[in-house]
Amino acid sequence: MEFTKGHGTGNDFVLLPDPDGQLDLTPELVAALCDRRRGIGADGVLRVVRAAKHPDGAGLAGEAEWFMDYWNADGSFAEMCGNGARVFVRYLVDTGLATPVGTALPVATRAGLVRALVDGDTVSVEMRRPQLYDGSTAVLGGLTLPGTAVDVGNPHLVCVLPAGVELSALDLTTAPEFDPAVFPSGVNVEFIVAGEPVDGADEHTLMRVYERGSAETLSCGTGACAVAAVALRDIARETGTVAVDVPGGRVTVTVTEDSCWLSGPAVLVAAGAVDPAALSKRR
Ligand SMILES: N[C@@H](CCC[C@H](N)C(=O)O)C(=O)O
Repeated sequence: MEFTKGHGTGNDFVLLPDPDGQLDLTPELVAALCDRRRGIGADGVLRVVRAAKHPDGAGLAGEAEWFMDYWNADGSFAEMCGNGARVFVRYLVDTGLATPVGTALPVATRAGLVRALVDGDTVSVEMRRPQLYDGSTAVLGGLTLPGTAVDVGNPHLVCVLPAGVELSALDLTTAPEFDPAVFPSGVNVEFIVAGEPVDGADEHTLMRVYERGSAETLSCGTGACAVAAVALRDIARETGTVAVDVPGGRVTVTVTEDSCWLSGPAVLVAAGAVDPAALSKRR
């Protein structure tokens, strides 16, 4: 089975080319591929499949040729992955499966159509505008942290750290607790503090994230979009640009009246072949 490995600000993915949807991709195989000791290692899997050839993409086949079939490292599905979409587009362009011709390239996802622009090393994707909901809380290391629920196609809880709590001191080796009545399908939890002013951005935020289905990652694109919407709300703005620093680098988020652009580097680093039978003998 052929694969390519890529990442966006350290949020890493195994890409599986499967244009005609013939791969028998199971949660077990995804988890085995993402295993960092016994497999290739990644935060998630991106199956590259024609929209018309996947049941979840077929409805958008008239608008996009390709469907991003995203899976978390534990073998669960997610509706959307912002960095995944940026790496997916890098793959389409670098392998010649798609040609960016000035206008944005459409890609089908479980959260609907996204559009992408490629400019050198930078890949930007336009997603839906984050929707802010009520407050909820996360509990981490005995600390109860208030946060804001945000829908970016997938669910997020953004918690601003109180004074005296260091972002770097958080122990994210275990999952934060959350209210299952608010997030019945689980949630990605972002922890944020304000950063120093950055040229060209209305706000600058530092973030760490514990992702549903993947644990702590070095970056989360949809998480950065959720964080940007909360940071703008907190300065009484509905739109604007936010620089979001994650452990793996920096992404830039521009929230407009009706959408949200996520920009940053996306790179392919390796390609090869993996034997699914060997992965199944993981003990
Ligand atoms: N890292 C991603 C988000 C991946 C999905 C998430 N773990 C979920 O279950 O919703 C991103 O860059 O957005």
